[in-house]
Amino acid sequence: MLLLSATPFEIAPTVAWLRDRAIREEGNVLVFARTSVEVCFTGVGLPATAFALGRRLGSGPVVGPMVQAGVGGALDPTLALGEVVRITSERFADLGAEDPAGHHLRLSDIGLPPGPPFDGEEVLRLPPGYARLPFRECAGYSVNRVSGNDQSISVLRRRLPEAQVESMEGAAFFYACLSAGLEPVQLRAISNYVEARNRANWRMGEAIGALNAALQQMLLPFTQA
Ligand SMILES: O=C(O)c1cccc(C(=O)CC[C@H]2O[C@@H](n3cnc4c(=O)[nH]cnc43)[C@H](O)[C@@H]2O)c1
Repeated sequence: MLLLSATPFEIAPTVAWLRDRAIREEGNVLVFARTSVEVCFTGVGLPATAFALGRRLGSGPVVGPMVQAGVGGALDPTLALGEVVRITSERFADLGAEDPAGHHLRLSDIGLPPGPPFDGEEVLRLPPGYARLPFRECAGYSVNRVSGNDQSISVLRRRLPEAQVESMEGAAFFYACLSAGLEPVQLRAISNYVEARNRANWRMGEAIGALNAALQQMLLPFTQA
């Protein structure tokens, strides 16, 4: 398994928990009786994630699932702060062009349809028959700049009515996994709502606690003999 996070901070409790249970460590790989868990911190954002994954997948095969874990912002108000969700689709929210009126044009609108692993709507989707996990399934979207302005958030809601969870890395993870024929498992714990920027409303501690509890529940069978 390859376990990825943008920052060490987001999955530190799980890395400590895995290290306590591992038979041995080989660099960033924790070895268990039946499997191993390779831990990789990609850095924050789409370019850093794309580079880290390109380098890792180019250097040799990954044994077992690809898991990306982190916090995220909820555009969907029915999501609770601290809720852990699985992202089942992703898109690069601002990939394309802007017209003179400020409207977004997709790649296909400007004669550059991206092709697989994107679908015709320029969405990156899990393949049919993917493994079900005990988390609410949500549509993700990824940005380079965290949304924090009421007007741009309204535009985003109108343009992407299905979008539920915002992150800064998810689409790069989906793109790399799907391009390599691997199933992406992306877990996000909701740390904040996508709203006019107000850092005081963020519940980072709660989200990280919930994320790590969920991760450990999911990883427990991998650590057992
Ligand atoms: O202080 C800020 O404005 C700020 C903005 C985004 C993230 C942070 C972090 O400290 C965490 C980095 C991590 O968080 C993900 N994240 C969490 N909420 C959102 C969001 O509403 N929109 C986009 N990304 C979000 C992101 O994937 C980063 O890796 C601080």
